[in-house]
Amino acid sequence: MVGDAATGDDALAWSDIRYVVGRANRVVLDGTSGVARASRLLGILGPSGSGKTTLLNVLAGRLKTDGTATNTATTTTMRKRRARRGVATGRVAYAGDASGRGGRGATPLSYVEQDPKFFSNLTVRETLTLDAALQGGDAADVDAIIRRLGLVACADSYVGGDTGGKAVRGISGGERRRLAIAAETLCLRNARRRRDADAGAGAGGGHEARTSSASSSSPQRGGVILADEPTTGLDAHQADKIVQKLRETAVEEAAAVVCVLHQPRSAIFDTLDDLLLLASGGRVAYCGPAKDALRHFEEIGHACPRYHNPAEFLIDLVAVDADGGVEAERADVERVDAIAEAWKATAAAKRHATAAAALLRASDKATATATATGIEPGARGTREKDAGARRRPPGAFGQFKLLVGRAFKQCRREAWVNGVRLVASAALALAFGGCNYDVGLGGKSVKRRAAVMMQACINTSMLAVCRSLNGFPRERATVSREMSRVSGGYKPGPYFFSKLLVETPIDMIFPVVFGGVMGPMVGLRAGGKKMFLTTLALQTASASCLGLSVGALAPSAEMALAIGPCIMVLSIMLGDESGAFAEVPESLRGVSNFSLIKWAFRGCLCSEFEGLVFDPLDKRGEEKKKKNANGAAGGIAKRAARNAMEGVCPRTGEEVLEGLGLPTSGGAARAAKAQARPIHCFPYDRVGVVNADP
Ligand SMILES: Nc1ncnc2c1ncn2[C@@H]1O[C@H](COP(=O)(O)OP(=O)(O)OP(=O)(O)O)[C@@H](O)[C@H]1O
Repeated sequence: MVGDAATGDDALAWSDIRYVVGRANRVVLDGTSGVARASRLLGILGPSGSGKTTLLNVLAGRLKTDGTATNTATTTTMRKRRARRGVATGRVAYAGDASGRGGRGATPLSYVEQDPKFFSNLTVRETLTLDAALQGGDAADVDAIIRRLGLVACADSYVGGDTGGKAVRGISGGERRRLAIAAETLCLRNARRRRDADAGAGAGGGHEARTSSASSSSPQRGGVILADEPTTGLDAHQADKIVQKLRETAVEEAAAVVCVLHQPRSAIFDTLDDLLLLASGGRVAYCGPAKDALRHFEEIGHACPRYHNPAEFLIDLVAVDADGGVEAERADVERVDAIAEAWKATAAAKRHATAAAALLRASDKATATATATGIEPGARGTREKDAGARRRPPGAFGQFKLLVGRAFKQCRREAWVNGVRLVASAALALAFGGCNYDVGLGGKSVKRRAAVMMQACINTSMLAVCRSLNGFPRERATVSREMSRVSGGYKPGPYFFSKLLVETPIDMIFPVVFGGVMGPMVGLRAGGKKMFLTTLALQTASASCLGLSVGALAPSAEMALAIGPCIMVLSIMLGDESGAFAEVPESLRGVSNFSLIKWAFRGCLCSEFEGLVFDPLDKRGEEKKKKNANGAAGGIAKRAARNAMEGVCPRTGEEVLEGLGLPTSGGAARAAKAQARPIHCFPYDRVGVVNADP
C-alpha cells in the first residue's frame, strides 16, 4: 500500500493532534497524525498557513499536547479550553518517552531554528568547541562535524551577525544554517552519549530496543532532529546543500530528521525520504515515502503533469485560494476535503493514527522489563563501548568557567568599542568639568558640588543601564537557545555571573576615568576622591545588574528598552532623599530605598562634604553663578544647606550633611555597602530589590 513502509523503526509518532486558536476557534491543526523514522529525512510541505511550523513546535514539545489518546472522549468545550491555554490535544510519542505529552523526556532531540543566532565574534570552530565542552563531549567530534557539514573553509572565520557581540561581517547564510545543523547534531550526539553512558538512567533505551539494527549495534546513534524552514532565504544551490546535509546527518546519526520546507525545487523533493503533506486547515493529505506520493495522488485522480515540479504541484493541489472568488474557493475546499478523506482511508493513515499509542506502549514495556530484570533499557553493550564517553557535562562552576572564557574572548575582540567608550568618558568629563570649573570653597559652592554629584550619578547609571539593556537582549536569543538544549544547557546563574565577572570590572573603568578627570577640574575635595570614584564604580555595577535583570525578565528587547528608562527616571525622582533638589514625599520614602540613584548620591555627598572646610571669603565661581542663577536657588536646599545655598557660608561640610539629614561620618562607606548588595545577591531570577537599605 502506498505510504505504508516498514514500521519497526518509528522514532517519533503523533496522533490526532488538534489545535485551535483565537476567539473564532480557528482550526490550525485538525486531527494530524504521522510518523518519522530513524535514518530518514521527512519533509513537511504544505501551503502557507497550513500549520507546518505549529506542528513542528508540537513535535518539539514547545507547544504542549495534553496526551489524550485518539479515541479518548474529549468534548469540544474541553478542546477549546485547552486551546485557549495554548495546549493542543492529541499525542506525541518519542521512542523511549512514555509521557505522551510531547516533552522531550529522555529522548535526545535537537531543534534547528529558522534564523539561528550565535555569538558573532566567535569563530565557527570556537562556537562548536565551546558547545562540546559545555556538553561534556569529545573535542574530536568537532573536527568530524566541521568536515561533515562542509564548514572546513570557514572553520576559523567569525560567525558574524549582530547578536551576542559587535555587528561583524561573518559567514554566509548557508554556512550559518550548516553551523546550526552542526551545533544541534553535536548536541544530539552528546545527549545520546550521556544517556548511554548513564546506564542507570536508561530511559532512552527504548529507542535502541525499537530502532534499526544499526542503532542497536551502535549506541552512539538515534534521536530526533527538527528543523524549521532551514532553506528559507537561501539560493537554490545552498538550499540543495542544506537538505543534502540534513539527509546525510539522518543516515550517519541514525536519527529521524524532520524539516519544514517552503516551495522546494525538484532536486530537494528528490532528496526527501519521506513526505508529510499538510493541506489547508491543518489536515494530512499524505504521509509516507516521498517517492510514492505522486502515485498515491494519481490513484485518487490527481496526476502530476509532466515536467511539473512535484513539490509545487502537491502544494497547489492541497491549497485553498480564498482570493479566487466564492466558486473557486468552494471547489478548492471540496477538492481538499476529498484528498484528506482519501488519505484517511489508507492503511498507512490508520496505522499512523495509532502509532503514537504503540510507541508509548513499547516504551512502557521496555521500562517494565528493565525494572523486572534489573537491566536498564539501553544499557546493553554500552558500558564497554562507551567507557571513554562517561565524561559528564560540567557542573555549574565548570559552566561558569567556560562562559567566563567566552565572555573574556568577546571583550578582548571588542577592545575598540571600549577604546571609544574611554574617549567618550574623558570627553564627557571635560564637558562636565568645563561647565562647573573650579567651584571654590565659598557658600555658593555647596549647591554646585551637590549638583555635580547628582549629575555624575545620573550619567554613570544611565550609561551602564543603557549598555546592558542594549547588549543583553541581543544575546538573549542565543543564550536561551543554549540554555534550553537537551545536552549542555546551562542555568542562568553561571551565565549572568560570568558576564558580571568579566564585563563589570571593565565597565567600572569608565566612571573612574570620568570622575578622575572631572573631579580636579571642578575642585572636588581631594581627600574624598577615592570614595567618590569607588561610589561611581559601584554605581555602574548596580546599574549593570539592573539592566541585565530587566533584559532577562522583559519578554522582548523592545519591552526591555521601554521599561529600563522608566525605572531609571523613577530612580532619579526618588534618588534625592536629602531633599537637596527635590522633596521625596514621606509616603514614598520606603520605595526610595529601591532607587538606583539614592545610595550613590548619598555616597557621593558624604565623600565630598565629610572633612570639607569652607572659606566665606572665597568668591570663586560666584560671578558666573549670578549670571546663571535665574532665581532657581530658592528650592534646592533645606535647613543649614538652604542657608549655604543662599550664600550663608557653612564652616564645615559636616554642617551641610547634618542639614541635609545625612550621616556626618562613615556615610560614604555605608552607602557603598548598600550599593554592593545587589551585586552580591544578583536578582537575575526576579524583578526585585535593586538597592537595599544598609
Ligand atoms: N498562537 C496563535 N495565535 C493565533 N494564530 C496562530 C497561532 N499559532 C498559529 N496561528 C495561525 O495558524 C496558522 C498556521 O501557522 P503556521 O506558522 O504553523 O503555518 P505555516 O504552515 O508554517 O505557514 P508558513 O508556511 O506561512 O510559515 C497561521 O495562519 C497562523 O497565523
